[in-house]
Amino acid sequence: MVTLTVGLLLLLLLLHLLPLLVLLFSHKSSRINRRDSCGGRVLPPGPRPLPFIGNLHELIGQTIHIALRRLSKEHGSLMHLKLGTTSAVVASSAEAASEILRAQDANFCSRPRLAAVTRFSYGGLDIGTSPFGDRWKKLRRFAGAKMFGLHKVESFSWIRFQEVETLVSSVRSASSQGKLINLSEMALCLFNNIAYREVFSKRVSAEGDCTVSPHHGLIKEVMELMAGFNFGDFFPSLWWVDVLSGWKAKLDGRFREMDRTFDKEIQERLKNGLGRYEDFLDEILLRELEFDPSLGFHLSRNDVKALLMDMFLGGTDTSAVTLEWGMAELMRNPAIRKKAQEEVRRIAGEEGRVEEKDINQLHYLKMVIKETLRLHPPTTLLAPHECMQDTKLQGYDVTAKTMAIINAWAIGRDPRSWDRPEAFWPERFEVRRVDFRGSSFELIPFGSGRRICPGMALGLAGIELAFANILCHFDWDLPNGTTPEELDMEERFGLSTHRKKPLVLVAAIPRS
Ligand code: HEM
Repeated sequence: MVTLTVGLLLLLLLLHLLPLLVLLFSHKSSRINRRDSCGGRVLPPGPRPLPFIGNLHELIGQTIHIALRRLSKEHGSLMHLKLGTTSAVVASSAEAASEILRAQDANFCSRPRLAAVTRFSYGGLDIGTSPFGDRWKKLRRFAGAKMFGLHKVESFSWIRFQEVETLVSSVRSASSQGKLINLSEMALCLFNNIAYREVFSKRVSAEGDCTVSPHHGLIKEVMELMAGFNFGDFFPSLWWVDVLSGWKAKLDGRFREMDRTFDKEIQERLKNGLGRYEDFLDEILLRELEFDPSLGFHLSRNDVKALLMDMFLGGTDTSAVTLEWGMAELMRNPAIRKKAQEEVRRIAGEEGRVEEKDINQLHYLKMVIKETLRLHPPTTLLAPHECMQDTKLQGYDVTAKTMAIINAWAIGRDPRSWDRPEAFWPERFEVRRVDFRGSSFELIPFGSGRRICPGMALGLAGIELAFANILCHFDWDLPNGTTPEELDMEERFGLSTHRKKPLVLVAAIPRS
């Protein structure tokens, strides 16, 4: 207790001294190459770290990808930061990202162990947070075959079709009652139901409804906890501050809630009998009961739940955020909206709706989605990578265990790579054949290299179908006389970056 109190006092003292330390050191912050504390190594340039907290004061309380871009403008597109006791390199240009994710991918394809993601992944047992190694490779290959592969994506097409129909009928019903449409809520509800059906063969919402997801609060808080700051990650000796501050209790509470959700589904499935649904839950529970030589190891119950967490979180929020930002950009750009809508309605023809077989004809809509992912990559900083062995990046020394942060958001807006980088301008892709599948480093919303998102095709299939149909079925407008220029585009940071304010719109059913 005494140690706790002394520690707390020290911390309070330090926080009080912080403004003074910032004053003393910040004016000296310059673009210099620095030597690390062992003296020998030359680190990439970066702001001068303060004693104890390093550069954390430059980030805390700010939208981190924006703060990192500001720093990179001063210190360079490969920058070194000290975050408490953790060393990090930050890539803010296509060139720097390519160096980490292509040239040195084999060395940077592990993950740091951060408290919140470790908790939610049952100790790093899932695909997304597993360190690089044989186990991760086997899990990724297995999930590729059972969930992400192209034949699986196609086999889920009837689920996407039905869920998008439900979304359209929910919008129609609200619109005919004169209600405003909270598209942010509905998008989350749509992708939550799609992911749930793909994994558990059941919806989360009431039959025929796609308004509010019952998991909304849980998903939001888990994503915020995973991206937020806690002391233990950056000052291991101050782990107890996370206990005193209530952060740990909140983490445990949300973890238990998520765990209960999975337990309930697992128990129900075991009671009803395995093998009837042939969905992802069946596939992984069978591998808990029986050894599968192609997987190469028995799944434990925690392995099963960690994989459920990947599908539950990975597949929902990222897709919802893309639809949310895409529609927000179209509301700010009525001419682009009109052009996209005309294309969609022309392809829909007499059937009055877009089906997956039509999607490849929607060239303009695909450019709209690409432009959305350029300006609003859902996970602005990808997922953190970790360097496995001492190496050199662009001639600078980087030591093992350094965290690599790729600012995909800043790269997508980098004027060295893009004309009119802040403008929403889908036509840029008519001449610029840049793709987002991991080989053009100017555009990496799904990452690149060994850790590239395995759910890309699955996510895109749902986004394209939903986007096409909401444009096809409704004429959209901003409420209460808001003009396109007045639409608030502020971001709320989380593992996926949502709009700060939900996107609330008027949907009118066009007269035929
Ligand atoms: C618009 C949709 C999506 C976006 C923008 C997106 C983006 C990303 C990004 C940026 C990463 C990290 C890449 C890196 O570390 O360099 C990632 C990893 C991952 N994503 Fe996605 N994702 C999407 C959809 C999905 C879907 C639908 C699923 C599953 C149902 C999924 C599952 C995963 C998994 C399991 C990983 C971890 C991969 C690994 O560490 O090996 N994602 N995603």
